[in-house]
Amino acid sequence: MTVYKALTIAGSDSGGGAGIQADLKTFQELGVFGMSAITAVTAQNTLGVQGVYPLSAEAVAAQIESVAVDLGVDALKTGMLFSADIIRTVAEQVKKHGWERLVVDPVMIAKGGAPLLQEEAVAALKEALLPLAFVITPNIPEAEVLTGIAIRTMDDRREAARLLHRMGARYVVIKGGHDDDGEETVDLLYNGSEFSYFKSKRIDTRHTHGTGCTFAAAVAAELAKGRHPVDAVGTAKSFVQAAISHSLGIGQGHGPTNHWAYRQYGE
Ligand SMILES: Nc1ncnc2c1ncn2[C@@H]1O[C@H](COP(=O)(O)OP(=O)(O)O)[C@@H](O)[C@H]1O
Ligand SMILES: Cc1ncc(COP(=O)(O)OP(=O)(O)O)c(N)n1
Repeated sequence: MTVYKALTIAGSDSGGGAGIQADLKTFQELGVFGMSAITAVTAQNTLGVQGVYPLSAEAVAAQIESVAVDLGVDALKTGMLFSADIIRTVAEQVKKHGWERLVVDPVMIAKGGAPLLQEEAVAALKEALLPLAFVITPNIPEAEVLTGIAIRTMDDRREAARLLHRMGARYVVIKGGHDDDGEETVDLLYNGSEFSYFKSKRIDTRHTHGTGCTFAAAVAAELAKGRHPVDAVGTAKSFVQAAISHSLGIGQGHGPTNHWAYRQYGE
């Protein structure tokens, strides 16, 4: 039996809906062995983020190194990276180990508004990590920060995707969860020459905590199996749609999605 292995480099969400916890659940559900390097511990629940406790860049490098020298990595994803120091360390590790199937989810702010990336770290993200990304998965506000383009229309999104590709990402996905016009959510994918659109019915719910992490982790899991990025994004869209459709209704605020829904109910 071939065991496919994926590494997540991200923050811990004590509430279990986002971050490392969402990533490992998603890897497991998609039949991939999950490994982790934790960048920060957050005290977090469905009501918001109560505390952020970053680890040192050295501690992050040590975790990545331990995984790399023994288990091996078929694909990896980054989530909350918090500081420029951690970003540069992660970029060095990716280059050192020659990892190509890297999904960069440029996490900046939690849904409740808590910052998960220091403002001064955006430049490091653009310079050091973005050029290494096989797939980058910003939401609309993150794409605006990375490109400086105000995104109001699909044309704006296409322009931002072209720019992110020129900045070095091989495949650019600009997710549509924050575009709440219309009945559908549309995720746009650009491969440097053409655009694809992944559409699903917009679900009217407040239980969307961790959708971005879950989506990027599903892309990484599928890439770990050797799938083409376009197919990986298609599966990720279906996975997250099932997870939102069958959300669990737990917690008093923005609840988590249901990571076993795709396996249990299908798309
Ligand atoms: N209300 C919704 N109904 C259906 N899909 C959604 C909804 N909100 C987000 N999604 C999907 O969840 C994924 C994450 O989207 P988005 O909310 O843009 O990212 P983030 O969680 O990083 O802010 C995307 O695939 C998006 O299409
Ligand atoms: C530890 C941690 N990492 C990432 C996030 C953001 O996750 P995301 O999937 O973008 O979900 P929301 O915060 O938008 O619900 C997080 N909250 N915590």
